[in-house]
Amino acid sequence: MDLQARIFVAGHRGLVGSAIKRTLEAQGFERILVRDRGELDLLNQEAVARFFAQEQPEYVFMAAAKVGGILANSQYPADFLYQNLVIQTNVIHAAHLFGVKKLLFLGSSCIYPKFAPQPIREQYLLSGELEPTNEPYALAKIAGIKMCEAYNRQYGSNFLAVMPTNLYGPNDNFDLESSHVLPALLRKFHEAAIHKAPSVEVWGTGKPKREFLYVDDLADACVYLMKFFDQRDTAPFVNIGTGEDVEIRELASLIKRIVGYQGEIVFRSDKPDGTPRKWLDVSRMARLGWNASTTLEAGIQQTYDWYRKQHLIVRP
Ligand SMILES: NC(=O)C1=CN([C@@H]2O[C@H](COP(=O)(O)OP(=O)(O)OC[C@H]3O[C@@H](n4cnc5c(N)ncnc54)[C@H](OP(=O)(O)O)[C@@H]3O)[C@@H](O)[C@H]2O)C=CC1
Ligand SMILES: C[C@H]1O[C@H](OP(=O)(O)OP(=O)(O)OC[C@H]2O[C@@H](n3cnc4c(=O)[nH]c(N)nc43)[C@H](O)[C@@H]2O)[C@@H](O)[C@@H](O)C1=O
Repeated sequence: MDLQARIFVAGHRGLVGSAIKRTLEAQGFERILVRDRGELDLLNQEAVARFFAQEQPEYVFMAAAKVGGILANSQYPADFLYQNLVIQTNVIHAAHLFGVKKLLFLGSSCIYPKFAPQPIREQYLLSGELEPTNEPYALAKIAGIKMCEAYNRQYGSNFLAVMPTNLYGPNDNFDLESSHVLPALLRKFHEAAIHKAPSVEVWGTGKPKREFLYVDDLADACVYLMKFFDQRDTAPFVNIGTGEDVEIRELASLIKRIVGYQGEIVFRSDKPDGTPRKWLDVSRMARLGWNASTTLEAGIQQTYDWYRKQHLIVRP
């Protein structure tokens, strides 16, 4: 991938797409193609094909998707299934039709069975039942992985797929209804500190474990794979994570300390826990020469600094 390559970052305003764009810019790539949803609705097959015909991207980072936390996934199963299937189908098929040299598809660790052995190896895909709260999203992602594999096999395409663990960082979604746990807790503790609220609610029992990867590390991994590997090296896809997970109650305590909140934590056990654990085996990625570098504490601190700057908020 030379510095003049035409690179389409789909979803460049989101958490992952914005980090990939930042990383490419920092590395000197000059021809990064972006379109926001108003300019190019990726649900529209014709518009996607027209865009590829006009712009002729050589590389595609597929970071556009319908994404949300445990509540949004449970409330809008049809949207998660339909939008993800259509968006990824349109982009992957257009990449094939218009001769894209390499495409990187973003999957997710939720593709693995709810009770997969831990740590989760890539080969555990389709070895058991999925977690019901995000089954529609996971099915769409599995279809995306299989689509990449099928195009590679039938047409000799060079489509990579990565399975990141739970992500966080600048440009995350901080909406309390639709966000993931980490941005939700940052906001909840921050607002509780400002308003001197006596307690903060954390959903579920606090016992599930999650692995959190800072999004700039993920972007670094994606660009690294795009530059140096092809689907034969990573086949059929690769996990990306830190190799360490924490209980939600530990995460809550850490965020409470970083924000400087003094009140209590209340666990709402009437809310869903979701998958008990999804700790990724990241040895395949390590063998490819890449490891995460940002600690959870440093990543949360950087995300919190970004959040306060965005909202022009001084420390509570
Ligand atoms: N966040 C996480 O913890 C994880 C994410 N991933 C994967 O990473 C990828 C990116 O996720 P993330 O960055 O968190 O998600 P975000 O919601 O932050 O970003 C998604 C992006 O996709 C765009 N988009 C959605 N629908 C359309 C559409 N119809 N047309 C054009 N653009 C569209 C959004 O545009 P707009 O700004 O207009 O809404 C947004 O820019 C996804 O594939 C996700 O599954 C994988 C594991 C964990
Ligand atoms: C990335 C991944 O993300 C999702 O799966 P998830 O990991 O279950 O997502 P989550 O971040 O929303 O929750 C993690 C844990 O945290 C608990 N929790 C506590 N308090 C809050 C809270 O305030 N908000 C949220 N959202 N969760 C909370 C919550 O109850 C759960 O036990 C899927 O979208 C899936 O499709 C996917 O790909």
